[in-house]
Amino acid sequence: MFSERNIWLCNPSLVEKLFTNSTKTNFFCRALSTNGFKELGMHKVGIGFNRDFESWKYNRRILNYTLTNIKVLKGYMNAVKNLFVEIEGYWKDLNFENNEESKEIDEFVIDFSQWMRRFITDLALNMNLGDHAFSMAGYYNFLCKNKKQRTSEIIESEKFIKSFVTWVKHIIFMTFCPSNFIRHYIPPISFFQLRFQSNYNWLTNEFSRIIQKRKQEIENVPLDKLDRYDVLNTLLTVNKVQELKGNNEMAIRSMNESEIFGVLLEFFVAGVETILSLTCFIVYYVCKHPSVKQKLIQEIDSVFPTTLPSSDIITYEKLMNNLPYCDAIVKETSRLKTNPPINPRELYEQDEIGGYTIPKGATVIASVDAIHLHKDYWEKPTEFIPERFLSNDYPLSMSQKLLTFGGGLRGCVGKQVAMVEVKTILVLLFRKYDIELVNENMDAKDKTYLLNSCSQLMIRLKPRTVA
Ligand code: HEM
Repeated sequence: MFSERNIWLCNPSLVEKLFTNSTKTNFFCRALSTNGFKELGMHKVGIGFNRDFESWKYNRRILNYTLTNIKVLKGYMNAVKNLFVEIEGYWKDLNFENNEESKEIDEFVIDFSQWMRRFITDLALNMNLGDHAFSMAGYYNFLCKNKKQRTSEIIESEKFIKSFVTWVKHIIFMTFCPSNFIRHYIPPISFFQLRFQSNYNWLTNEFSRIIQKRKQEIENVPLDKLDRYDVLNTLLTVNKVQELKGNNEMAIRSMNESEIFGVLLEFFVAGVETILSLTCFIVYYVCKHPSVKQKLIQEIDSVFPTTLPSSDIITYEKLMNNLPYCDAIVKETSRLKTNPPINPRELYEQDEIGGYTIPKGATVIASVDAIHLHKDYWEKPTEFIPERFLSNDYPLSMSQKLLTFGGGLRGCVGKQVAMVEVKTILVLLFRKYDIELVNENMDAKDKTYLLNSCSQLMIRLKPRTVA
């Protein structure tokens, strides 16, 4: 079980072979527990776990279109703005509850990581399924001294989110326990298997219900009359999209229910913990470095003057094109806290790397963390210096050694979405509040099993004067 050969690559020029655009690559498949995924049929749906090239190609084409579609990206930005209004309402209420005599909010302390976990979860459900989610509402209720009655909507939403979290654990379970025999027949492991399987069945039924309902809602609506640009709507209407037809006038075939289910499930795995951790670590590093914070605020204020309300002034074009320092901060944080820290591929046919012959079936791991923190590729590699991304003065190009989103054929399909989400949150936050760490000497608590995730970040927010 633990006897397979692993080859670790810590040199950007060797890793390039894994991140190629060539469809002839021998490194197409991710090295993940094949048995567990096969059992669930996940090896031939979606894209992240998919091992079937033709099926992956079809899904990837649709997702490339969906997640770079300007209307969808603007949808993400607007959803962040709306959820920010909601989260501020909860912060305000909790603050009044704690300081009943004071009418004005002076400053308040929150565990940013816990709030962001709910924020990004609600955002993911909102944008992927077009449904309003209530995990922030549930957390607010949990923190309230005078507990309010939990509505059926909150209870339903919590059940759904809990089921997703169990699904992420299911994946980790399958990864660390690849043997079908052990998973099914050896107690107590087999009990976990039963629990995970029943959760998976429940989730499948819920998705089926949601997809069917939406299909009916949009069946007779022409594409240009759709008023919502979430991911589910886009996936359900791909057969009508002109751009996807290319030179071929034939309509692309519709996605079936299990294909949509596969894609949406993996979005939850790929797009929540990564964004949440990146946002928290950015806030942590920016607060730790007052001169960086000052420059960031200056840039944000100059692009989005505080005399105008954020709902009007924050536009997609300005957000993506006019914030070079903010971009540099995102890159520098993702270099220091890489997610995922490694990128494992399974070799399809015998190949050669760095002069060595590697046998078919071996696992080749790009140690992205090691490359991101190596002194041969970065000056003062462990220090937080966003300015390094504003200079072009490097012997090795940035795209060769900054591997945050992987690269080539299987590079991250949600890269643009990630940038829109993270930058919108940063702009809203730093435009409105002066933020400090509660304890300057404390590190952001992070735990690494598969990911660098931030489990606690206590910050103090003082409102700035903003329209
Ligand atoms: C800060 C946020 C994110 C980071 C750091 C990140 C990082 C990555 C990395 C390193 C890979 C593997 C690339 C490779 O093997 O070359 C990947 C793949 C992927 N990511 Fe992301 N990701 C992020 C956000 C997202 C979001 C928001 C989504 C979805 C909306 C997403 C969906 C995916 C999918 C589906 C794949 C598999 C692509 C394929 O196999 O073809 N990611 N991501």
